[in-house]
Amino acid sequence: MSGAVARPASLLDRARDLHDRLLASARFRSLATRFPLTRPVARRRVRALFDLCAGFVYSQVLLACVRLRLFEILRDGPEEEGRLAARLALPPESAARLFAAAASLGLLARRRGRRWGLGPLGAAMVDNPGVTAMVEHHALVYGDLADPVALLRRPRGGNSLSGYWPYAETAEPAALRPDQVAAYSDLMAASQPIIAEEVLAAHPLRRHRCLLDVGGGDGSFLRAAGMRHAHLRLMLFDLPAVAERARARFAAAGMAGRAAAFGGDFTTGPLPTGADIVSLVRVIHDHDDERALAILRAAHAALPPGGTLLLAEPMAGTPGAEPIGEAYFGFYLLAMGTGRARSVAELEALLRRAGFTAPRLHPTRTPLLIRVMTANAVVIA
Ligand SMILES: C[S@@+](CC[C@H](N)C(=O)[O-])C[C@H]1O[C@@H](n2cnc3c(N)ncnc32)[C@H](O)[C@@H]1O
Repeated sequence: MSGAVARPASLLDRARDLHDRLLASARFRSLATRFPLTRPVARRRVRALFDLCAGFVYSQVLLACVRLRLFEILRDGPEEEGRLAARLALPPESAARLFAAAASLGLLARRRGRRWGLGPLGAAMVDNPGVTAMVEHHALVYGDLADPVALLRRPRGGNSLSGYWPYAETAEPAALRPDQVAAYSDLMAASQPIIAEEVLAAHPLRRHRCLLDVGGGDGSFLRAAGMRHAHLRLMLFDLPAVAERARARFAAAGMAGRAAAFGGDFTTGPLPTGADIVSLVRVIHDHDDERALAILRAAHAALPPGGTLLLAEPMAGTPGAEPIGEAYFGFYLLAMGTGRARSVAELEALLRRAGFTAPRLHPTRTPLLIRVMTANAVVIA
């Protein structure tokens, strides 16, 4: 039994209860669709519910388009239906079914003369390796979510996703081999350009001199930061096998002279010092509170007094994007075995517990993808 004391329902709560009871009545729903004034609302609700039921089908239409490289084929212009079906090696009826389905979802658009071109969402998939890689990755995610009740009931971990992100479950992440970190590092690198653009626009680094990116993957974020700010020194910390990949990428980009990569475990060992700003991009949401706090404390210890912490990740309760934090990341990270998307208030509380002050949210262009907070290191007495 929880220790919470039940409070009497407010007027608003009682109005909501009545509203829920009405909606839960099949008779009321039927009346609402018949009555002209309530019909538009009733229709919108039916549509929203249908979309929830059909979400998996819609994403499989997208997966078919990605696997058939349909968006790349159409990037140079519309194509006649029969020729397109032949290029995809699909029977004409199946191809027509796919094209119509994709058009209904905004992925393709019907053109004159039985031709098909890109729809607005299909056009957004062109030259977008990050989303394309995520679409493929979701085959794994949906496997783990096939029985959601079993997922909720069993102890955390032991799923395909925890194997894909092996640091989530292992007691010795620093011992992970190069082949165990390759797939997730590539997936992260594919989506990093858009993330880096958002983060660097939200908190420009021109007044900083040295950036340490903790959990920095193959260094894609640092390379983007370094290209924008020629004066900036760059340091990366990640698991040894991942840091090795970053080192090779820095060398290939001609940045070896100004970028150093360090390998280790950020939950146990100290981080390199010397930076006046430490970034954690898409890192904290991977970890439960205790480990998240250990990482933030390590970042604090690595910074000089007054140094800046930059935390960037998708957050729970983002206005207009609630299902992304709560439903998508909620269930994704459940299957992965650790972590959760946190609200701004929860992150603020963690930052303060780790010794940071003045936590602040910076507006980003696409908050549903990434939000950015900064805080300052203070001396702990
Ligand atoms: C979700 S990825 C984010 C990578 C990168 N920051 C980005 O946004 O593309 C999390 C990163 O944290 C690293 N990581 C996880 N556990 C770690 C640990 N215990 N010590 C050091 N790095 C770790 C992973 O290797 C991975 O590169």
